[in-house]
Amino acid sequence: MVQTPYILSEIAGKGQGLVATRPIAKGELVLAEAPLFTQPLFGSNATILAALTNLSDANQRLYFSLANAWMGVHPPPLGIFKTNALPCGDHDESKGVAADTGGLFPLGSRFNSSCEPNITNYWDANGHQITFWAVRDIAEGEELCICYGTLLANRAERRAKLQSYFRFVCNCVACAREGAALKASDDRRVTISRLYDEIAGCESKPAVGIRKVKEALKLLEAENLPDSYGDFYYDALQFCISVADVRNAKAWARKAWEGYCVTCGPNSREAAKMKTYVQDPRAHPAFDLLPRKTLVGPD
Ligand SMILES: C[S@@+](CC[C@H](N)C(=O)[O-])C[C@H]1O[C@@H](n2cnc3c(N)ncnc32)[C@H](O)[C@@H]1O
Repeated sequence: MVQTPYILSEIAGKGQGLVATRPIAKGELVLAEAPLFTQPLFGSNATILAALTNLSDANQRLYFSLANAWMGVHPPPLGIFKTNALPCGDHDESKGVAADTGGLFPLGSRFNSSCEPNITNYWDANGHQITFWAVRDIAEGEELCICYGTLLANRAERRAKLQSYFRFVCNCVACAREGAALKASDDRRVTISRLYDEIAGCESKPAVGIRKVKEALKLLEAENLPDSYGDFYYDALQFCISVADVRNAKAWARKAWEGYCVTCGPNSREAAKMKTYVQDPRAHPAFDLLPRKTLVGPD
């Protein structure tokens, strides 16, 4: 029998949460779970009630046992949905990508939030299930946390968002920093966010773009945020592709593939796409669009 690598426990100041019961290796699938139901992320109490009537009594009880951060503000069905819904689709607040559907999960909705998360949540559309992946090695006894909000913002902005959507003041390892350590962390995150925007505008300046990717990767490493690597590696891959630098494109494609295997799983469409470019960067529609040039590969 496969043993689940976590246990549901009381976590000081956070209600319940999931804690590792053994060491979990980077890239391991921690949990795959089907939703109790899905709804538009901004569903109403009426639509949620309608969905609840289709659930078994046991699942209705399970639904009403989940946390409710909106007690006294919204009716319980809506309050529980707002507190616990996870995106079922591409979603990354740091990059302005928002899923329009949310799902409620018996265990998945119990993960608390951290701005230095050790797992990611990825919606597996083919399997109609949510999957959670370890983005770094996790020790026995560590709490397993996803990120509910945005990673690439300073603490004040991150906390404000979490407070307005989930009604708690985040005091994760990143938010608990003070003084010079907090300032350095804030600066790094704001810089990565700026670099992300600038990289998007470097289509015709691939050498500049790849330099910015490398700068962002160093800052992500310093912030212990490996879950964003895949996207930056993919940007670097596209710069190399545009100037027909096949050798470096393959090296970046391999990094992007490894990154997406860790954050989305080896069977994800993201990982599958990168695999095609590892084999043949020429398959990319932007191949050889700019004057040929040799750029740089990953460190
Ligand atoms: C989706 S639920 C998570 C599971 C919940 N702790 C429980 O007991 O079922 C979201 C709620 O958990 C709490 N929470 C999550 N992350 C937290 C954190 N970093 N600090 C404090 N509370 C947190 C907040 O009350 C939030 O509204």
